[in-house]
Amino acid sequence: MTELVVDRLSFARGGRGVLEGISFAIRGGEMVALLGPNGTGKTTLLRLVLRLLQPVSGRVLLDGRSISGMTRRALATHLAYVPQGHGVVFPYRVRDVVALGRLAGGTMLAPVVPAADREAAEQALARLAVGHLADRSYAALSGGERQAVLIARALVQGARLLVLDEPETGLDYGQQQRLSDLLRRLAAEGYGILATTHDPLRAARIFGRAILMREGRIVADGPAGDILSARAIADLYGLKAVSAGPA
Ligand SMILES: Nc1ncnc2c1ncn2[C@@H]1O[C@H](COP(=O)(O)OP(=O)(O)OP(=O)(O)O)[C@@H](O)[C@H]1O
Repeated sequence: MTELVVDRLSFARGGRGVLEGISFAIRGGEMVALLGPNGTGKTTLLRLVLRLLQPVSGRVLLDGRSISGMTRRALATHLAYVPQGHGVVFPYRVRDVVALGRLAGGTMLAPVVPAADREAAEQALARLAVGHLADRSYAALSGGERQAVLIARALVQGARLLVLDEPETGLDYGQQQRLSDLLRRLAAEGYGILATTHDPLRAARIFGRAILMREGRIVADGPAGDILSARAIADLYGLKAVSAGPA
């Protein structure tokens, strides 16, 4: 089982502290929401976990090994990043976008997608119930379809920990529900899930655990339904009150 450990991580930009003493661990099977006001350091934390930034101090461990010494390919077999679906738009067919996940951490793009990689891509799309999209152009998909395709791409990478950046942004209610069901299914299969979100009420219902951040520090970490009380949400976002409490 893959375990991610973030150990006393600190980060600064231009001499200004951005993250201070961040520690937590995530195991396979856990579904963790990362919440906090704009500018609090959530994306910076994800970028440190993905080794796209270097910490000032502290470490990130995957199955007990520091990521600082890992090859890109080794890192990619543990950890997959699912960016926002409305970000980069690939001018490729869906099956090729997914198959490219097999090259994550590699040093070159293969001119022709090998048959085994094509097969893995088909299986991942079928598993996420979007096999019918395989021959469509990725650029022509809806936001929810793109998220599913990007998750399929993460799965063919072989990674057991998925890091998602605001996966619900821009999705309508139905697509949000389908995405939640999908993430829950993956967690039940043993995948570890860490996702940033700006929707605490939804996080309280859907995620098993929440980590709340404010001004570069973790201020709460525990069962989402418990720690995302109306009072805690109001405090986190500097509100007098939250009009609708968690369902
Ligand atoms: N490339 C950059 N150069 C300089 N400062 C940056 C850069 N990226 C982020 N910051 C700053 O670092 C701090 C943390 O930003 P970060 O994007 O991690 O916050 P966030 O919690 O993800 O915010 P949001 O919810 O708005 O996405 C903020 O003060 C932000 O202005």
